[in-house]
Amino acid sequence: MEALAIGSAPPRPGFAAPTRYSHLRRPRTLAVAASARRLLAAAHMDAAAAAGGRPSPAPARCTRAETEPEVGEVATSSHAALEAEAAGATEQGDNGSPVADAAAAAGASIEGVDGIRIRRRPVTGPSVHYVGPFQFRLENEGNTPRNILEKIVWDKDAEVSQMKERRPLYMLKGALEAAPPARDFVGALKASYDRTGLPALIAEVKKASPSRGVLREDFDPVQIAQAYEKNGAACLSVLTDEKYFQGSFNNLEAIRNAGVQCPLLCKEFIVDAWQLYYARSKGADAVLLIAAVLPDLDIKYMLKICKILGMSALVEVHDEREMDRVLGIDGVQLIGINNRNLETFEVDISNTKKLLEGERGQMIAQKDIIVVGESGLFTPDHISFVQNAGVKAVLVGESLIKQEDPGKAISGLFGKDISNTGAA
Ligand SMILES: O=P(O)(O)OC[C@@H](O)[C@@H](O)c1c[nH]c2ccccc12
Repeated sequence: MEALAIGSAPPRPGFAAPTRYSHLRRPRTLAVAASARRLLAAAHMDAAAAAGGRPSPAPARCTRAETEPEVGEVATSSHAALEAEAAGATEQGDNGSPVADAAAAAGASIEGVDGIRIRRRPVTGPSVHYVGPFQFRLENEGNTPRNILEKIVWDKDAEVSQMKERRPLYMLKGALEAAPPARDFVGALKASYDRTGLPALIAEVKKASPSRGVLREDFDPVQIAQAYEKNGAACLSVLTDEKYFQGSFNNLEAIRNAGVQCPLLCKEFIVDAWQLYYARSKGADAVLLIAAVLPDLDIKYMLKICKILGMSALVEVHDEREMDRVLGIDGVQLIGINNRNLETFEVDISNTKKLLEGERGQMIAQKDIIVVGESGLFTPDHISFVQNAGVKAVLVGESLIKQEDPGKAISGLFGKDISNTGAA
């Protein structure tokens, strides 16, 4: 296909050899990019059909080559797709998500795709409008978020469109090349589990949350990260969402630059592939992909990009249906079971057990997937409960961050010292 040759042409003599991110160069002409997009849209339709999914309702405006079965091939042959994405990054409506792109092109929402309940963006028009001579206030239900997750995702979508406009993909190339190499997130979890015999700890650097408000006033992210590392955390999770969690990419970058060795998870609401590149450019070693937000095709596509960037992906589920979807996706190494329902904020740690019972647990063992128990873990009993359910790692924020000394709180949570020096 002609379009697939763009960006993967052999290097000409006298030109620097292509780097890992050479596909992210500035587009030459928009016309070229537009024709690449048209061809790639067709490729996407094939991919959807080949993947056994529904073909997209309409050709996507900017989709990617998804026909390649092997990631190694994607790394080269999807250069055109990425270049097209770079070129189209400033265009409205290109949201870096195969499914949402296609849905947007058809004027549809992704609600219902793969059983997803949340609507990824408002349907039409303003959320409130006024009618008649007396200006009656009318709420437009299609534009009123039904729960907090939907609200966060709508805001994130708008935020990312703006960020992409300011820094289209090709502009991230320099930062990507300058970023320290990605660390092995999954390897660090395995090593910690083997060393301690207890679930590996992903300790979360989290100032606030929509459900719990401000968790810690005196919040020094670097100091907290160093304390977590010193006291035995295998990996760290850093909230980067500003609006709802008071996090930031500066925190992520500062922790990486302060010499912390633990691999870092960028805790963000990913709705667009652009965010993966941005996270990596800020030093992330892993990202969170939430199954309640992303249809299967998006997860598959994003997993490929993560692999190209050397990052791990923690794919988060909350119920059986999401777990079954994720178990059907090849290449998932890490599944997080969130004990908190992001639509209602209810926390129930028995959710971890429920989702690991029976065949699901067997399949996870067969596939050598590491399960992370997430949220609501406060005591050694909670840790043993989720360990007995089958998790090999836990993600903990509140119960550590609220303590006067979040580092020392780790031995309280596990009932013993799990640091390198303390653990047997
Ligand atoms: O503070 P807790 O209850 O220990 O939870 C940590 C972590 O699981 C939680 O912050 C989390 C899990 N999944 C998320 C998705 C988005 C934002 C936050 C989260």
